Amino acid sequence: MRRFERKQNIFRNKDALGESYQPDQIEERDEEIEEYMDALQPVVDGWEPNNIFLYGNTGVGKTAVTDYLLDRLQDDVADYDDVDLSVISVNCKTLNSSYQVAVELVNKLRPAGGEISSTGYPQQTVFKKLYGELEAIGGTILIVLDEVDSIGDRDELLYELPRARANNNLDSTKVGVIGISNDFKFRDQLDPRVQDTLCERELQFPPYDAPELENILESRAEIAIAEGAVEQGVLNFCAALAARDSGSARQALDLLRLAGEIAENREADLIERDHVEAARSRLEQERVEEGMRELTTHGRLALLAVISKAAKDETPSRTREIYEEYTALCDSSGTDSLAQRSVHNHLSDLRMLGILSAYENRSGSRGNYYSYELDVPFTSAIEAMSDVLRLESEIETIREIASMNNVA
Ligand SMILES: Nc1ncnc2c1ncn2[C@@H]1O[C@H](COP(=O)(O)OP(=O)(O)OP(=O)(O)O)[C@@H](O)[C@H]1O
Repeated sequence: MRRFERKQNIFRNKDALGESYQPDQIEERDEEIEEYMDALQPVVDGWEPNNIFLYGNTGVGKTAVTDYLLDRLQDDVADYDDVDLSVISVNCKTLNSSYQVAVELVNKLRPAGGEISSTGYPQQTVFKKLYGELEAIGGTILIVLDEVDSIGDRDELLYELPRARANNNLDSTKVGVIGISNDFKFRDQLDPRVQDTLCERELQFPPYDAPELENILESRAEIAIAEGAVEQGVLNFCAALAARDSGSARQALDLLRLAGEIAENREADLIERDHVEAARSRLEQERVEEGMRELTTHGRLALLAVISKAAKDETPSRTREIYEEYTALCDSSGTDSLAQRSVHNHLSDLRMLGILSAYENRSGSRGNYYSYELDVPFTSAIEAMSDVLRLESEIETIREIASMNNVA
């Protein structure tokens, strides 16, 4: 067995490309920062804070900009004796009601040992406890609710918190809520009264384009990667790939980090385009596998049917043709097949997951029909399939057909 040896020729500080790293500098968000600062101004002036709602796709800097600005705000208000600011942040991802979020807030504010249980109280009792804690802190309190859409339609807290002073639940404490979401539908689904208050100031974060992503990558690479360890054009390539797909800085950073790890494992002295290609296909495969883990056996078989069509170079393929392929796969795996309509639903789900793309075709008097093709590289899809489906010989045959047809 080989020994563990330190490898440090590629990375200087790999953590700076990781999720938990908080950048000292925010690139390419000057306009959003200006608007955000305006929305936070009442805090500095000693008035009641605005409630702010931030939305935009995943990885576009909503959390990074919020953390950065709230740190700044806390530093800057320290100059004013009459402003006493506290910030409480909660990620609501695993909390899917107002009740659970309120319990989490209470427990964050209470000293260790004083936490309350997450079940068993009437909702208003938990809200009262929360008001008690907020009142005990006093001053101005900003409550950041990241991934606030997880709260779903049980959104009473979002109605109550901003009105707590008006309703005499708080006396001296001034509370502002900052809600962050990447679910565009969430805002519209909110009770109109909640919309009015929570969305007092709305900030939208658009996806990044390629030059913006390249700047973000450059400033992060300076900290994370050893001098001279990135080949010319590599950052530009990572940025272009992420811009084309999602416009997410997270995706661009992940790509660079993984490319660096691959370069390191191959004992290369610098990160090259090939390493980025390999990183891209590995990340894509992970995304497909993640999507597939959620699928039922029939969802997987429906996907394998499309993969098989792709191997024959017959995609985009109509639902009826995919269905024939699917029933054949069911037969060989000894699984009872579903009706065509159910398979069609599975294909739509796969489209929602970004694994397939669909086209609607018009066919005159017979109405419209859909055809599907893979929206991920063939190799990623088949690799991921061989990890989750026990159909070795069928998968091997599909691989052979693909290689005969030069499908990759
Ligand atoms: N403008 C920027 N400058 C520097 N780093 C950035 C910028 N935007 C995003 N990042 C980095 O990209 C990663 C993802 O950003 P962030 O977590 O803020 O996205 P988000 O919009 O909150 O996404 P999600 O909705 O998935 O939580 C983080 O590592 C963050 O530091």
